[in-house]
This record gives sequence, C-alpha cells and structure tokens, in this order.
Amino acid sequence: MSPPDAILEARGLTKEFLGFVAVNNVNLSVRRGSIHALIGPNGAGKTTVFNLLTKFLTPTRGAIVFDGVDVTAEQPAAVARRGLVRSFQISATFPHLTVLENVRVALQRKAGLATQFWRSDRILGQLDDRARELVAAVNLEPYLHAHAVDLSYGRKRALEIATTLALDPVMLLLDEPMAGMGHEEIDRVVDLIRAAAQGRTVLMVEHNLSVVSHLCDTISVLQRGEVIAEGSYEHVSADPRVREAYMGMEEA
Ligand SMILES: Nc1ncnc2c1ncn2[C@@H]1O[C@H](COP(=O)(O)OP(=O)(O)OP(=O)(O)O)[C@@H](O)[C@H]1O
Repeated sequence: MSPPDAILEARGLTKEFLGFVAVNNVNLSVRRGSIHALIGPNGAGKTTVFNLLTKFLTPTRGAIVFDGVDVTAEQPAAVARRGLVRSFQISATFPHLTVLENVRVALQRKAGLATQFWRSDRILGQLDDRARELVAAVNLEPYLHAHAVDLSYGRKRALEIATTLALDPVMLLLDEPMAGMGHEEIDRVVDLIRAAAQGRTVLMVEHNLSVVSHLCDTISVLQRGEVIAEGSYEHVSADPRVREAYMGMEEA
C-alpha cells in the first residue's frame, strides 16, 4: 500500500550491472509537495537511482509508482507526459537560440504533445506571452534576446528551469543542480528551485549539503546502493551510520 500522500515511490528497486549491484532493494517514498534530496558519497548509486526513476535505465528488479500508477514498464517520454520531468541536462537547451526562443520551443513541445494546434498564429501569440512570463519568473528578462550559449552557468540553469517549467511538470527531478556553481549563483538557483517547487514536488540529487540542509524537507542517504537513513536534515545528520559514511556532514 502507498502512503496516501506519496507521489513517487520506488519499491525494492534494484539495478545490477553485469552482476555488480549498484542499487540494492531501494524503497523511497516522496511526499507530494515536498523537496526531497538524495545524497550519499561518491559511487553510492544516486545517479543510477535517478536514471531508474526517470526511466533512462531499466531496473533489474522492483517497481516505480508515480501518482498511483505503476510506470516501471514505461518509456521516459511516457512518464514525462504524466508530469514526471527531469531537468538539468544542459543539452536540453539549444545554445544558438535566444532565451525567449528556447522557452517558446519548450512550450511548443508541450503543446505539440497534446495537440497540433500550436501552429496557428493565435496560439503562437499565446505561447509568446507565456514564454515571457516564464523568462520573467526565472529573472532572465534582461537576457530575453541573448543566445543561451552566451549565458553564465547559473543563468543557463535558470533557463533550464524555465524550459522545464514550460512543460508544466507535476514533479521535477533535478540532477546536481548546483554542480559547478559559485556561491552567488548557488543562492540564486536555491531561490529559483524554491519558487519552482510551489505547487509541485521536487526530487534532487545534490552534493552540496549546505544547500540540502536549507532547501530540502526530506533527505534519503544512500551508501553502497542502499538507503541507510531517511528524514529531516537534523535527523539524518545525527545518524552515526550517516556520519561515518558521509564524511563532511558537519560542514553544512
Ligand atoms: N553503466 C554502468 N556499468 C557498470 N557500473 C556502473 C554503471 N553505472 C554506474 N555503475 C557503478 O554503480 C555504482 C553507483 O554509481 P552511481 O553513478 O549511481 O553513483 P553516484 O552516487 O551517483 O556517484 P557520484 O556521486 O560519484 O556521481 C558505481 O560503483 C558505478 O561505478
């Protein structure tokens, strides 16, 4: 049975690579409306879990349930249509299109998934208004006509958030959103994620424990492919197994 407020669940999720067990019997329950982090030392299996949840990898065993539906056998595009959308793939934006054009293309994609009517001028005009709203929402208005390739790293991430929000996701999966960023950019992206999480659920793989402690409601700690602790930052950071597994916990 699912907890009534669980939006995404992994049940007994296992992934073996040629006999090597990268993810071992992982049970996860992500509460609707929460910001949930997946943390753990290098090689713990975070990226593999992330790729399993987004259907980029097929589990050896176990099930994935999204919004009450078993999606284990579905393709990535099918789960994306259900509203489970991954972001922070730099390739998801087109470097030589402008910020506005990138967001418009994402909106066209979304509209194209449901209907083909976006081709009409009236619908294209509506998409433009929505695109400008999304650009404003991630504070990229001054860069409306800048090419994506010319944006700073943090602003590229902001653009990715805008293109992801264009798909109107129910749940966002973010893979190391702060990777490669300086302090100021991190603060800006933390604010953006908090804003993007309004009315949605977020699951993120993140190395930066300070970010996790400030942003996330629930934290699952992976070690050698297994969940060793789960709960609030205070709860997991006090767990002796976590402290042992996760050197540097005390830095946050
Ligand atoms: N395609 C693959 N083939 C074989 N082994 C793999 C494959 N992908 C991952 N692994 C192994 O599975 C284990 C978990 O890797 P994974 O990338 O999921 O860890 P991670 O927690 O994301 O690590 P990091 O923090 O370093 O990104 C590692 O030992 C890795 O070498």
